[in-house]
Amino acid sequence: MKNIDPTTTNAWNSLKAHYDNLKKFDLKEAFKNSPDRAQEFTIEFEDFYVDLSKNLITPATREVLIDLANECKLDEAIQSYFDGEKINSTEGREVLHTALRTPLEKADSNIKSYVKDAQASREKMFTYVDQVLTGEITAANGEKFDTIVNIGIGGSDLGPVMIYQALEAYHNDLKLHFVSNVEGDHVMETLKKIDPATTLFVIVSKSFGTQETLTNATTIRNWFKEQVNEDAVGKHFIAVSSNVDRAVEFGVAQDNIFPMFDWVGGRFSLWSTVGMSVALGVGTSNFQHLLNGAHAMDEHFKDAEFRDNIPVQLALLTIWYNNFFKAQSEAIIPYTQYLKELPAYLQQAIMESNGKSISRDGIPINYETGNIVWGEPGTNSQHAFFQLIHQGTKLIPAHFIAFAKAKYQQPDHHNKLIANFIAQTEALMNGKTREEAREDLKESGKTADEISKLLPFKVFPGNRPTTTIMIDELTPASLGKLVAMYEHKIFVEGIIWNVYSYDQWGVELGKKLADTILNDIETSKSDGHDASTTALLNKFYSVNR
Ligand SMILES: O=P(O)(O)OC[C@H]1O[C@](O)(CO)[C@@H](O)[C@@H]1O
Repeated sequence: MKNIDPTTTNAWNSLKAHYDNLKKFDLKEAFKNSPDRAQEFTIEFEDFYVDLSKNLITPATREVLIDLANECKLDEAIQSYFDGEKINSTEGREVLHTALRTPLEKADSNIKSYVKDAQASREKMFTYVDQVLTGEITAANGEKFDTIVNIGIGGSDLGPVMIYQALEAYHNDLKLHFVSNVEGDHVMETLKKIDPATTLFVIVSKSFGTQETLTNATTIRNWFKEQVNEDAVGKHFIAVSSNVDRAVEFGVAQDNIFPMFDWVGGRFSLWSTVGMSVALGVGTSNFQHLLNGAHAMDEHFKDAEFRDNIPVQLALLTIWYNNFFKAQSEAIIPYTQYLKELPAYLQQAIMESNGKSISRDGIPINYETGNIVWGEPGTNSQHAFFQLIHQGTKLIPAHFIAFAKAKYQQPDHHNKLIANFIAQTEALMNGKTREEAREDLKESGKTADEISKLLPFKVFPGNRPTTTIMIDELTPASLGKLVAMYEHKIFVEGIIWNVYSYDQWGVELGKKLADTILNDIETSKSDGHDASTTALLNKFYSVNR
């Protein structure tokens, strides 16, 4: 993989010039002048319809962005990624979450051993899940498990939470809870809802060294011993980890440890045994469909020309807005409650990956990298933050995601939902001119005086870019494709920004800082810090005295 500063490429300079020329670009005009624009900028792949046409681009923009990808040797990088080269250089690891969903018969020779290991660990997980679901494996009292508590944080929580929520229509009878925060109140509120005698606890931690997870697992285990008994722990606590020794040390029976691999990053691990709780909650067949969908997107990403490649085009658009329009953020608006956890999941996946300011050559970067992502489902978000997207001073490119077919037959609801989904992208593009706003006010019976006072507030600038992703239906397979699409988008951005996307040293520092303060709190110490920190510690002591 070559380290190329993108700002030194010819394409970067061309994009700067192109951006200057495009300042007067008007989306509405672009559609009028080019009847094929919608078609020209839409990519269809299986059940995905990705409409890029409401973006601030011309065919020339796309060509120069592709030149940028070529000059940054994206094709070679994709090869290295799928070939299992150690592209996570600062940790000396491969980045092979794609191997978790590659069928063995399709695996190239250089990744065959990884795919075999992935298959073996998946088989162990599937066997266990099937046995729990059929009642072959039971709680210590011989009853079937009816509740699962997933104990993990970050990638060991956000992915499973998001997928489980997204697949609500596929849930079986098991009740799932997720405990992540180290907050004791969060733990206690969950324990209030469950019967320990029929609950299976899944401790998920790649490192088995994360403060939050180990604290929560210890508290829950102690509570369980009091509620049931010590001997039952072995049947009720299982672990997913790449650190088997630590899991054993914690007291999990060797047979109940489901290995994951250090060649899969935490935030990309939901496809592995980290998906244990999801597999329990939706069954192994749905879990397999999720993997199959992700694999289909892997193949698309690996094989499609950059011009027709969904993750590549999405990433190039992000770079276009981030680096040339100086847009700081990107909104993710799923028009479905099923995907309400998607923005939070993507915040970790995207911001932990590309929130970097040192290049792959180890020197500070002088251009913008990872953007901020945020969002909430529509239509709720229309009644919350859309005002800022429509009329604020910031440019917020937005992804609109919806499923054409609903899970239940409620056409009145679904028609309204989709009408809003489409209408918002149209409104963001068209805005409202002074003349249109004046006409509206006249029609509503306002006087000339009222019209002149209200008019400035009723004008919408429009020309706000959106990408529309319409998928036929939410299924485990289409969900797998959607998540893999974002994973590959992250990869492309990292390659072009010339950063290492697969480490997270900033988060590691945060963990150490908390340890120092914890030590102070445990010994009631407050000196040795800045005045603000000392005062905060003293305030905390005074309330808890
Ligand atoms: O699975 P683990 O090792 O407990 O780590 C949890 C999370 O902590 C991080 O290392 C940092 O937040 C994430 O990358 C990871 O997903």
